[in-house]
Amino acid sequence: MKLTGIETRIVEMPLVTPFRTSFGTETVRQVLVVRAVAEGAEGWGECGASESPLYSSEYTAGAQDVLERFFIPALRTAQQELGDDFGAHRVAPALAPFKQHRLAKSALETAVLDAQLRTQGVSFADYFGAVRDSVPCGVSLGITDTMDQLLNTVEASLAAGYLRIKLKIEPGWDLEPVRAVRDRFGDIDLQVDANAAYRRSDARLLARLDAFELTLLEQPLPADDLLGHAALAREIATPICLDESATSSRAVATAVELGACSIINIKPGRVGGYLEARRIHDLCSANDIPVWCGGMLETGIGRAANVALAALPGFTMPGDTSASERYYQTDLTEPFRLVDGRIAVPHGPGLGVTPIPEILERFTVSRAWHPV
Ligand SMILES: O=C(O)CCC(=O)N[C@@H](C(=O)O)c1ccccc1
Repeated sequence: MKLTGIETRIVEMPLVTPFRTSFGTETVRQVLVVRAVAEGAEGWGECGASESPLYSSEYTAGAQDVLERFFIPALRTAQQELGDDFGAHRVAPALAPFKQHRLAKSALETAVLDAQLRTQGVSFADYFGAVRDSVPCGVSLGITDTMDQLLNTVEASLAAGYLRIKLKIEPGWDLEPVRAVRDRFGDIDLQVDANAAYRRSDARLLARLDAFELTLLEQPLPADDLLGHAALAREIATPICLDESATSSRAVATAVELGACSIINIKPGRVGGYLEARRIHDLCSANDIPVWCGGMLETGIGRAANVALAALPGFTMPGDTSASERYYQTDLTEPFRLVDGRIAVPHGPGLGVTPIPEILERFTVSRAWHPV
């Protein structure tokens, strides 16, 4: 493939409701959108970073800067050196000298991969080896001001057909909301996500969650406390799932070998892209570790890629691939809709969806073009 240029664009999309987690509250999603222009097609990617570095060290303006200052020039050099051998599989090696910035790397690799697959007429689903035409969907529910608000949101989510409920928890908002949801809705598929808000000293408190037979407890401790997660896994019955800790296939292998988790949330952006996400899927499948696809409030661009990934055989649990309307009144692409608790896997070339130009323009706050 021959890349001719990369466009970086910041869009700001209002969320239908504020999304509150243990690390902050978002009301507007500021998204870095990357467009890779190649001879014969253009591809799209989006960066999962938020406006502030609260989930990870990355943030939107920083991702745009590192792309423009380092990653796009490195891509230009790689294409000059590789010529016709250049392709999406060359992006990660070209960016490897630059440390971290995985969310930014993922956005660029995804855009190049999308352009490549569109020129080849191959869908993400076929490229990655999808085995399903639709995927089961869960929903992630933020922390609410009152218990009634939470219960109403759970009720609406179940009525909408979601097959799994994920509750955000934090110290002071954990046992009570879980107990209230269990009391009201019985044995639904229920899990919690702490976003690293607890410490090893909270083990006795977290063990009290066992009474509610949750599907999993996601990232209770800080991302770098693998030994703490391993100790906690020996003390509680609820399966531990990692998110922030699972930054690469190597990190996942270490966590699994240490007994720090028994389930992995695969977020392609967090691990540097869909190619690494596929490697983690394969690693977990080989070790009988169930995986599900996490979300980062993606627009239809990232949502399309996530739904395709979630159709791989090892994705045996409903993920955060919710319908577009969960977060956006108007999505950048044709909206993803929940039908009987599932979302159809796009089957067109590349992502199978494309941003709608007038909607993209409506939400765009800045853009820049970089010849390659
Ligand atoms: O459904 C979704 O896309 C959101 C799922 C979700 O809760 N994502 C959280 C998380 O902590 O996993 C998140 C959102 C935005 C950015 C980072 C993380």
